[in-house]
Amino acid sequence: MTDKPKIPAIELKQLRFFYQPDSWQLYLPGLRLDAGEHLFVRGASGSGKTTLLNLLSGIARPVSGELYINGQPLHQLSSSKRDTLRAQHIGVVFQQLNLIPYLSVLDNTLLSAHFAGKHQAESRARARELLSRLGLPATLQQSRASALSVGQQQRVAIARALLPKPTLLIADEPTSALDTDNRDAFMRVMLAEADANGCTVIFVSHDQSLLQYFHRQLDMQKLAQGVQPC
Ligand SMILES: Nc1ncnc2c1ncn2[C@@H]1O[C@H](COP(=O)(O)OP(=O)(O)OP(=O)(O)O)[C@@H](O)[C@H]1O
Repeated sequence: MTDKPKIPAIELKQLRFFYQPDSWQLYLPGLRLDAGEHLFVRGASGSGKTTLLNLLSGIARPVSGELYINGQPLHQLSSSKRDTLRAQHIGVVFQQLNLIPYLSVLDNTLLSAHFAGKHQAESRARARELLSRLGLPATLQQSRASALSVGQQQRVAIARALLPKPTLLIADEPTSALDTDNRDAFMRVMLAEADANGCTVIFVSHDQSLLQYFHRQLDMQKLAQGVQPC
């Protein structure tokens, strides 16, 4: 008996994207990542890291080529189907964090579970626990998001992304405002959660010291030449 071939967490083929036809273009010959892998993405400013994350999370749609997430053809899905796939399977931490300023830390965290259709009471207990592990104690969990420092907001954003146990976690410079201790705690919680749930991680950062936490690394300029992560 032969084993069934494993479905990659991410597979892209001859992917092309531009914002306007006559401006900057991204062309990626190919990339394949197995489920549970943790990938560190680096590259010069403007090389297309955020654009790649927007494509992988279905926020942007390729102009041509193929893009599969857990075997689902993202390039063929409508905008609303991509939104559903993202809500149910993909955790995203944007550079801008996108917290709702007038909601509490806890309610901001719970939003992802709400959109993923998860049970609210269980999610609330898990959200409190995740926030505590990230160094945001119970008193702070009731504060409005607008009252937090950027570093505290980054920790809320990762808690929100992890809460529904996504199969893919995508994070764009999520530790840029953290001091060393909080940054290390952030990395430990994020990767322990990812490992516990078999979650694939794509993490963009300019901070080379974080490379030690990842299985593989990827340079955007090299990826555009067809070189695979190492
Ligand atoms: N909404 C947009 N409309 C038009 N061009 C854009 C848009 N967003 C990004 N670009 C352009 O696309 C290119 C890639 O940008 P992107 O943000 O993906 O790079 P990056 O590698 O993430 O950069 P950084 O490290 O500075 O965050 C840049 O030339 C940028 O000017």
